[in-house]
Amino acid sequence: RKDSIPELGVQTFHTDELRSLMSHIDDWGLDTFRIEDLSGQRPLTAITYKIFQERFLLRTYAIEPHTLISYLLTLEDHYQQVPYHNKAHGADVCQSMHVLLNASALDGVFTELEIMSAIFASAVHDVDHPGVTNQFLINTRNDLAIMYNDESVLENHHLAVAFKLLQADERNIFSNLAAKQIKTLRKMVIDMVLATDMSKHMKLLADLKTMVESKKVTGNNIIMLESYDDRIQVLQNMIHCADLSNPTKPLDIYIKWTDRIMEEFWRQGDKERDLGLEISPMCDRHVASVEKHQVGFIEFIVHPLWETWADLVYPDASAILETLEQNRDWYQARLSPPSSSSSSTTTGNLSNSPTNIHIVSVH
Ligand SMILES: COc1ccc(C2=NN(C(C)C)C(=O)[C@@H]3CC=CC[C@H]23)cc1C#CC(=O)NCc1ccccc1
Ligand SMILES: [Mg+2]
Ligand SMILES: [Zn+2]
Repeated sequence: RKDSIPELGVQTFHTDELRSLMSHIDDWGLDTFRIEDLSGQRPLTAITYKIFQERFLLRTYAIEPHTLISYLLTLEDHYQQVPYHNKAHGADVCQSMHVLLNASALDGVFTELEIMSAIFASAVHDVDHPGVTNQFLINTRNDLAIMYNDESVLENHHLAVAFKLLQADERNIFSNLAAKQIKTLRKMVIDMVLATDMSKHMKLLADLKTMVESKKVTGNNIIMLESYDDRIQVLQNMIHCADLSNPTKPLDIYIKWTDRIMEEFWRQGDKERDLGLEISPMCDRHVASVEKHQVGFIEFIVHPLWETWADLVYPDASAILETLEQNRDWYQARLSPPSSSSSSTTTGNLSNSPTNIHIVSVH
C-alpha cells in the first residue's frame, strides 16, 4: 500500500499559499520563515522535496517519493530546537545552494550527481547541531569532542548522523545508484560539509581567490573546471557561501537570522558563565557586543567571501553582493556614534542588539 503523498510533500492547511510560495524556489531571498509556518513546521522537507522534483532528481536516480519524504522527515526531526542552527537554517542553506547552482557561469558545469550531492550536503549540513561551537565542545570535553579528537567536531557529527539515517531501507534514497556513484556522492558530501567548519574559511577563500585570478572560461563565459580538486573547491565555496548568506538576504530576513544567532551565542555564554568558563566573543548577553564585533562579521568574513564569489561568476551574483553592501551600510549607519554629543544619551542606552537598531531605524 502506497500511502498517498501530499502534493507538496507535507501536510498543510495552507496548500494554495504554500504552493504559491514554493513557486519562488529559484529566487534569492525566499522567506524560509514563512515556509516554516505554512508547511506545518516542515520547511526542510517542503523545500528539499520541491528542489528534488524541480531538478528531476527523483526520475534521474529512481528515487521513490515516499522514500525521499521518509528520509527528509526523519532528517528534519534530527535537527535540534536551538535558536539558529535548527531545521529552518538547514532549509535556508539548501534553497540558497539551489539558487547558486543556477548561476549562468556554471551552466552545464556540474553533473547531475554533483548537483544532487550539493543539495543533499546543504540539507544535512547542520543536522543534530547542539547550538554551541566546536570550541565550547572541546573546552567542556564533550563526548563529541572526544569522539572526533577536537577536529571539525560538529561537522563530522552532522555527516555521521546524515549517513546513519540512510541505513534504513525505507529511508535509503540512494538505493538505486550504482556503487561507484554512491562512493563519489559520499566523498563529495563529506568534503562539502567539512568545508562549513569556519576554521577552514581562510584557506577556502585564499584558494578561491587563486582560482579567480587564473579563471578559465569557455566562449560564452562558462567556467572550466578540469580536476576533481577544482570542482570540489567550487562546490565547497558554494556551500560555505550559502552558510554565510544571511547578510545577503532582504534586510527584514537578515535581522531575523541575526536575532536567532545572537540568542544562540548568548545561551552558550550563559552556559560558560554557569560553568565558570571565560565567556566567548559575542556570547555575553549582559554586554552589548562591541561595535568591532558587529561589523566585523560582514567586513572581515562575509563580504570578502561574497566579493570573490561574485568575481568568479560575474555578473551572476552582482545583485546579491549589492544587497550585502546595502545591509552592511545600514548596520554601520546605526552603529557609528552620532556626531553631536547631545544625542549620545539616547543611543547610548540602546544596547546594540539588532532588534533595538531596527526600532531606531523605523522610528
Ligand atoms: C546572521 O549572523 C550570523 C550568522 C552566522 C554566524 C556564524 N559565526 N561563526 C563564527 C564566525 C563565530 C560560526 O562559526 C557559525 C557557524 C558556521 C558559519 C557561520 C556561523 C555569525 C553571525 C553573526 C554575526 C554578527 O556579528 N552580526 C552582527 C551583529 C551582532 C550583534 C548585534 C548586532 C549585529
Ligand atoms: Mg555548521
Ligand atoms: Zn550552517
